[in-house]
Amino acid sequence: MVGDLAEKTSVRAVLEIRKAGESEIRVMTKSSTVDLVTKTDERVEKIIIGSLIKEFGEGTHCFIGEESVAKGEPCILTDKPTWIIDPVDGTTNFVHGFPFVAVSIAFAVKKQLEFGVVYSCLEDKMYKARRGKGAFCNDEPIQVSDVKDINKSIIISEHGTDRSPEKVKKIFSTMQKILCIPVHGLRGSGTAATNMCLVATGAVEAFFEIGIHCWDIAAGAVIVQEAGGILLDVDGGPFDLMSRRMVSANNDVIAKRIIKEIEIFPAARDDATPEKK
Ligand SMILES: O=P(O)(O)OC(CO)CO
Ligand SMILES: [Mg+2]
Repeated sequence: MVGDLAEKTSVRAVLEIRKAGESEIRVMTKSSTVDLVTKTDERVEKIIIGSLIKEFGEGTHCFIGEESVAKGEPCILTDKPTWIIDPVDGTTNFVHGFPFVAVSIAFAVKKQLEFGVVYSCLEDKMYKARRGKGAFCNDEPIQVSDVKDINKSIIISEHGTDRSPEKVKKIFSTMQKILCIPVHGLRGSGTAATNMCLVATGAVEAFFEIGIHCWDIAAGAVIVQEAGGILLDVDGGPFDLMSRRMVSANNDVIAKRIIKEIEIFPAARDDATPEKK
């Protein structure tokens, strides 16, 4: 029921995004001049939350949505049934016509992720997973790659929207070290949700990032795990959805090898109090 609804809602969101992409896109900025948002992000989030409220009634479920949080709504994951939504993951891609843009909708109960759907709009691929029930792309089962040799891997990382020189230096130093292991290649689609689905299908072995948000990765987290992959913190500890740090990989051999090279820098938690952000 919840899964069907998430799928139906994601289809509606995708149609809205595709339509908006055909006309001129008005771009605004959020935390910095490279942190972009559009009216489409805001409208699609309203559509998604509106249709879920219509189905479940006001006050029964909680919502953590990228654009609602940007407007000051709380970003706290409680035990209540909670939808975690990124209406347009890959807003910069959307603005530039770079063809990877995804809708990401996840559902958690008692802080446990139960269901995730990532709809890659322009590729027309709907990835979905329910805890314990496997992961699918357009209804076909998907599986992570079985590569254990880091020298035979492709790794994804992104560089985010914080361009402070010391952070950028650490990000590129990490990328350089991983590239020179050497791995077959480094990639990045510009959307965390799609990156995680690429891990889930076995197209790449791992995706890691510091600075992503819970709405970027919540749905992808269920999909990666149900496709047989693993999630860890960038220091090798347990994955924490609100920490803004994540390694997703096909197995722990690849994950741990990458973790050895990651230069960690601070990122305020999604659920930090405003004064700590
Ligand atoms: O395009 P968005 O939703 O800002 O997300 C970015 C990372 O924060 C790409 O995943
Ligand atoms: Mg996003």
